[in-house]
Parts: sequence; structure tokens; C-alpha cells
Amino acid sequence: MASSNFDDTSRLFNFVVQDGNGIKGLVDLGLTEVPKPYIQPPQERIDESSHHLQHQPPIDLSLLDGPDRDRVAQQIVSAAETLGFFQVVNHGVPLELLESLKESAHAFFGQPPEKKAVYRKDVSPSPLVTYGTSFVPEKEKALEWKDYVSMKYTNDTDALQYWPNECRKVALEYVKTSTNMVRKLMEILMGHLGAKLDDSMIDTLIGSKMVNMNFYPSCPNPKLTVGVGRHSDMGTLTVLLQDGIGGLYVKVEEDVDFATKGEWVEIPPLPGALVINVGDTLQILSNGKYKSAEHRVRTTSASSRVSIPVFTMPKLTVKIAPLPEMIEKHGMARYREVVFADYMRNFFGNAHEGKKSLDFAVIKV
Ligand SMILES: O=C(O)CCC(=O)C(=O)O
Ligand SMILES: [Fe+2]
Repeated sequence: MASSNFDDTSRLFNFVVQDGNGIKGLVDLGLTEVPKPYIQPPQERIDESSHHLQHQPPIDLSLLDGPDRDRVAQQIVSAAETLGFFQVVNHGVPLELLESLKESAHAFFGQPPEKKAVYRKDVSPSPLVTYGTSFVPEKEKALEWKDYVSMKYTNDTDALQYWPNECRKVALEYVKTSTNMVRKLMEILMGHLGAKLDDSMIDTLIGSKMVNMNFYPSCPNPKLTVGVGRHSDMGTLTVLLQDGIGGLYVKVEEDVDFATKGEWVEIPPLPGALVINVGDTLQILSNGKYKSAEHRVRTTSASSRVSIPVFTMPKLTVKIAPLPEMIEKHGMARYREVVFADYMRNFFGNAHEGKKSLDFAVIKV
């Protein structure tokens, strides 16, 4: 039994974080109990039995090209204004690609620790690729039960040269096909706010992309841990592929006219579907009209889970601020102008704490 070797928290931290074994490395030693640094305070634990499933059917994006366009566009707008989360099918990302992505995530994380650890922050051969565990381990009161590899997209040549061999081709195709879809969604969402989306605005809003592969090993006691703690994503729109295990929850805000307001609902895995969620940047741009959704992930004892998000966001030098159309409509700006690089530095400088990331830009009244 491994845990007795890790009674000392700093030894455990070194093994998992510094040496790059990840939580997977620890679980592979044969854990039977959750080590102390992973035990969440009671208020952060996820009680599976008290949750509702989100029953909204997925939105069929192929209908955007036909006579039902307005109705489907309205579904997208309503979802962004309420839950900030929705699922899509016929999204243009090939179904075989979704399968290959999940397989390559398992292939990457199934490697021996030393193969993954080469991509640790500070030692990675490329600034585009980072392998790590939890979110910001140095700042967290309790660690998250997750390893990840993060791949920044600059151009195709760099991706094919620097991203890990096990996943570079599929991850690149995923970024490209999902970006096409995000563009269509943004046309609808920005159009509804009265802004016309031309190429320069697209470059401003989603000029930067990053694809992550998340790996959540099975956990001896899911009641005590979280896969990812409460947070919102910082970018514009996130596209997420989840496997069939389940465990992704979204908080319904209090001011939403839903029976489940104020509660956590589970976004169920649907074969062939992708999950879309609004990030902080889009909430700021829309002056709060679109909801950046607070979400979190449960662990499971049955098997490991993978998820693969593409984060679309502005480039680092872009200044983000509410659209003038929205300030006029609301009679006030709810957020100040921030340089995206500063927003990002603040986001990654703190442990997950719900939608607190937005405080960086909120104008307090
Ligand atoms: O694993 C999931 O379903 C969600 C992951 C997530 O929220 C994230 O990577 O930001
Ligand atoms: Fe997220």
C-alpha cells in the first residue's frame, strides 16, 4: 500500500507535482484511500445523489443551414443567456475524430511518467506544451484529482512539430474543425447583441486557441475529492468533448427562471455530442448578458475519465471590454476594460474559486 509512504505531505507533493508522476502515478501505486492533500473541505465536496440531470436536448447545428435557422439561433442565444452551457450535434467535427481523440488521450496518459514529465512547466522542450496536475497546486488548499496536457495553437507547422506525438494530429484536426463551429456560434451570439462579426473581430475574440487533454484516474473515495473544483473558463467559448463516464456539473444562477435555479445540474454524456460553454470573456463583452457558467467535475471509483476541451480566447494583447452597444442598452458598463494577458495572469495566479475570476474586471457599484 502506497499511502503509508506518503504520510508526509511534502513527499507526496514532490512525487505528484515536482517529479511529474501526476495523480495517475499515485493511483497506479495501488491507493486504497484518498491521501490527505486531496481531501476537499465539506462545502466543496460533490454529493452526487442531490443533483438533477440537464434534460435539454442537444442543438442540431446542421439546421442552421436551412429554414429553421432563426429558431435554432434562438436556442443558442437562450442557452447562452441562461445556463451558459449547451450541447450540440451535427457540429462538423467528424465523429471518428471524437473517438480518436479519446483514444489518444488514454494513449498519452497511459505512458510511463517519465515520458509525460518531459513536458512539465519549466522543462518542457516547447512553450506550447505543458503537462501538469491539479490546477495551481502551489496555491490550492486541496489538490484536484486530475492530470492534464495543454497544447497552445499558433500554427499548423508548430503544432505538428511540438505537440506530443501521441495526439498531435488528432488534436490539430479537432482545433481546426471545432473552430469553424465556434465561428458560426459567435456569428449568432454577437449578431444578437447587434455586433457584426467580420474577420478582424473574429481574430480579436477567438484569435488564440488551446486544446487540453484532461485525465481523471479512478478514485478510491469520490465523495471526498473533486476532479476539477468550481470555476468558470476565462476565454470566449469552450468546446468540450467528454467520454461516457459523466460527472460534469453546472451551477444554475439564482437569477435564471429555471426550476433548478441555484442548483447544480449534470451535463450528461451524449454520444456524438460536444458541450459548449460561455467563458468570462464573452460575459464581459456582452456586459453580463451571456453567462459564463460555473462548473465542476466529480471523480469516480469505477474507471478513469477523459475530457478534451478547446478553449477559444482573445490574443494576449487584446483589450476586452463590454461592447458599446451593450453599454448603451444597459445604461452602464458592468466591467472595466482589461488587457487579456492581465486577465489570464490573474486567472492562473489563483486556485479555482467559482466565478471569482470575474472580479478582476467587475466594476463594483
Ligand atoms: O472535464 C470536464 O468535463 C470539464 C473540464 C473543465 O472544466 C476544464 O478543463 O476547464
Ligand atoms: Fe472548465
